[in-house]
Amino acid sequence: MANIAKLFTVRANTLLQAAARQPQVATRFSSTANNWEFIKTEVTGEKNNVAVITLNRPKALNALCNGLMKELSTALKAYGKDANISAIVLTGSEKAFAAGADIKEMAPNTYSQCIQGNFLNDWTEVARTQKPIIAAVNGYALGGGCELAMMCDIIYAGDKAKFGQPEIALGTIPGAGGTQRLTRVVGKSKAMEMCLTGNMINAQEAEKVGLVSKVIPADQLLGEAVKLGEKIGTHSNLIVQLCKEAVNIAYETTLEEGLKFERRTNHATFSTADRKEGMQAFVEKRPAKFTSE
Ligand SMILES: CCCCCCC/C=C/C(=O)SCCNC(=O)CCNC(=O)[C@H](O)C(C)(C)COP(=O)(O)OP(=O)(O)OC[C@H]1O[C@@H](n2cnc3c(N)ncnc32)[C@H](O)[C@@H]1OP(=O)(O)O
Repeated sequence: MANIAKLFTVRANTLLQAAARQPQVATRFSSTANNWEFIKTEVTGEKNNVAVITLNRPKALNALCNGLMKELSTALKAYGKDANISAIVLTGSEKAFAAGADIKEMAPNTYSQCIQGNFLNDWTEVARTQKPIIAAVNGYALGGGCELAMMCDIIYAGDKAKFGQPEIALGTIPGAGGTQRLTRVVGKSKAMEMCLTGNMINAQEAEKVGLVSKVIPADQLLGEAVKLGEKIGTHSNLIVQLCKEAVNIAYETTLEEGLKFERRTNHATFSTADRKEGMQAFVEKRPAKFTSE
């Protein structure tokens, strides 16, 4: 166990050093500056520190095709490196966050193509992003759409949102977390019910079972998600990144190891200027000025 604690300390310190090395100015993406085909991007918020990525394939209810997933990964990587961005909001249209993987595109796939091409392996950039990602879900979040939302850190739902894993009706099973992340979040019985029947649950039920953290009138959803991003952005980007990693570890390890990781990461924050500044600002009764150092 001592070795695990040591490993965690090294990982936390490496993370701190890597974050400190991030460039202060990186490419900024806006909806007009880029020639996206399947998404839109913009930077918003009072401090211009919240990125909004909108899935934009309305005719197919934002079905996730290869082209869309490539653009999404590119935008996420760019915002991930942009030191001015504190949080990312991922959203869709009023009718659909995403109605799943593109059935028409994947229908011809064969078993050997899936195995040899490692189908879906490149589709998980959302889960690898170190910055907080908020899913703002209106309308359908089905199959890969529900899985995409679950890869985000926080899900806000519009009051007409619907979540489901309907793959079973297509003769397949979820492939990007529908049997795993969903089960960890809502428990075995509800996950089994959703995956084995393909039935959808509405926003209110999704909140009740802990899949979403808040239900908001559809027309206010994006604004509230951006506000949440702005609130997160008032804190140190560096410490937010560490905190996100610590929460995520809870899904991947035992309680004992998770608690050790948390303790060591907490200790690591004491080597940062932002921890010093945060506590000093409290003592001096003034707002903290974080520098992510
Ligand atoms: C982030 C990682 C993701 C990894 C993915 C891992 C594996 C995932 C597998 C899947 O997701 S399988 C797909 C699961 N989803 C579904 O089964 C839902 C399919 N869609 C529907 O059931 C319905 O469209 C709806 C959502 C209930 C809406 O019904 P409505 O009658 O309102 O609209 P439609 O006329 O059906 O649709 C409009 C238009 O959109 C096309 N479309 C909808 N969903 C998809 C889809 N998943 N793939 C491709 N195209 C889709 C639909 O075909 C219509 O277009 P046209 O045919 O009229 O051109």
